[in-house]
Amino acid sequence: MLKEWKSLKDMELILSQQKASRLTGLIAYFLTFIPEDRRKHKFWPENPKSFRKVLEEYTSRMQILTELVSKAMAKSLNLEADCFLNQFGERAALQARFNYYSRCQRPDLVLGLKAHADGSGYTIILQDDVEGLQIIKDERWITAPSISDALLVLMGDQMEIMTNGIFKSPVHRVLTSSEKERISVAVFYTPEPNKEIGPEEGLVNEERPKIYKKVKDYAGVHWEYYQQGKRALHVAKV
Ligand SMILES: O=C(O)CCC(=O)C(=O)O
Ligand SMILES: [Fe+2]
Repeated sequence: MLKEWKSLKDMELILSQQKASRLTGLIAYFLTFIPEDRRKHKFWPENPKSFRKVLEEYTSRMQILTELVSKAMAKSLNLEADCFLNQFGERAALQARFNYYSRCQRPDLVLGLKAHADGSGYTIILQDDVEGLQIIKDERWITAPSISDALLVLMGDQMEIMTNGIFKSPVHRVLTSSEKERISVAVFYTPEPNKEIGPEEGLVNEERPKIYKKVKDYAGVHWEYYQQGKRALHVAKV
């Protein structure tokens, strides 16, 4: 998938569409691929020829993966295996953001992607071998290792809500490099529109009261705040 994205991102069309964001050294390309009836095929690149086919394959693997990961997370918290999948709903979305960070002469001044938390349930990231993704922990930025062919699963705000704050949605950012360009594909797995999600009852007790309330269409609220460079999670706080 990274190979297809690499050969695509050189295309003049996309570069010109994205002039504004080139200032920050980032070119991003966003596609919804699940549910299938939400696909806007006219935006799906035709070149390289293999792009659509590889994206189809990547999609079906991501579907298998989200099922496995959602069940594994539930089991790790001693919950019913399907509980998160039920919250995500049958029409949960899978959306890909293809990121390209060009080389930058002043990495000390220019970020590839500003600090943010994802509004998804969780996000599955495929990176090339150039590091750059950083996650904040105890007020320090920690660089995520880039392991060839490994996928990185990053919690989004909605998993933090569903786990009543047990799994944290980390603030993260991407640095630029003066030596190497970097590419990544982030797949956002997000609960279906119009569906209420909230803390799993099994994770709420006297010692750990509910810290989040039920929310609906959180991704939209998150987007409003994101554009202003702010976090949105407080809107779900009890
Ligand atoms: O490029 C990356 O590794 C992370 C991208 C990211 O955080 C995002 O697209 O939300
Ligand atoms: Fe992100």
